[in-house]
Amino acid sequence: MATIRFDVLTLFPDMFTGFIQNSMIQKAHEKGLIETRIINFRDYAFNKHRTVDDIPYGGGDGMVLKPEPFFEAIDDLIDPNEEKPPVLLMSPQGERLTQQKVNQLATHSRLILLCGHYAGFDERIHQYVATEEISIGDYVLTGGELPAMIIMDSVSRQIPGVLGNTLSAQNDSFADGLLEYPQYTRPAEYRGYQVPEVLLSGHHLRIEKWRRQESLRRTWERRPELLDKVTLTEEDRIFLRQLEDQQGE
Ligand SMILES: Nc1nonc1C(=O)N[C@@H]1CC[C@H](O)C1
Repeated sequence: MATIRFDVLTLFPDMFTGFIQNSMIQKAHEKGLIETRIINFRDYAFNKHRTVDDIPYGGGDGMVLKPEPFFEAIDDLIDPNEEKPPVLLMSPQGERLTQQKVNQLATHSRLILLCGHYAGFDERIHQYVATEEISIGDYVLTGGELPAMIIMDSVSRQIPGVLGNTLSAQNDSFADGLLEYPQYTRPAEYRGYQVPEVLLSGHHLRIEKWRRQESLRRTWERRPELLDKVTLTEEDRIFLRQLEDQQGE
């Protein structure tokens, strides 16, 4: 029994082949931790020419995705006697995807993802098929497939056992609300560029302190607004005040 199943409705199933065959997702499949079903919603367009889009009522540019294929597909995918799983519509108008949202999505056993194209979806799909809308950012893409893969990738990382070292998901950027500390690996010196001494010291408490301070520094420098949402210790506050004082000098 997979821990989570992704059902994806798309016009371009082949876009997902390479993604699903990448290292992490494929291994998670093999371990039975995740399951994916990539469905072409054109298979649910039962009109004569199997059309899935049409011109917008009221005129205007672009084509709009018709409601029928999505309603038919969802009827086929969801047992009316079962609790309806989240049906996520990928759209720039949606809730911005954050790590917190990813973590919440990862608690479900099944997610259905709707990938649009063209000018978007008939409003009735938003209203009566989707349970929520997700945006991966304030820019417009040609389709919802990449946003769907971003959701599948980021949610899969949160499934226990998917990442080789479960700790790394906890230490990720945003895991504690801060940006991740700088990472180094061998060699200790390369072209005169040294790895910070503390990381070579084997002194775990000092390393932990250095990493926390570097997370705070990086967040303060690059995404200060995140600091308002983070639980800070008194030691954190003292360090941040030192950064402020140094900046003022
Ligand atoms: N940004 C985004 N976050 O999620 N989805 C998008 C996005 O641009 N979608 C496109 C809009 C028209 C077409 O339907 C696909």
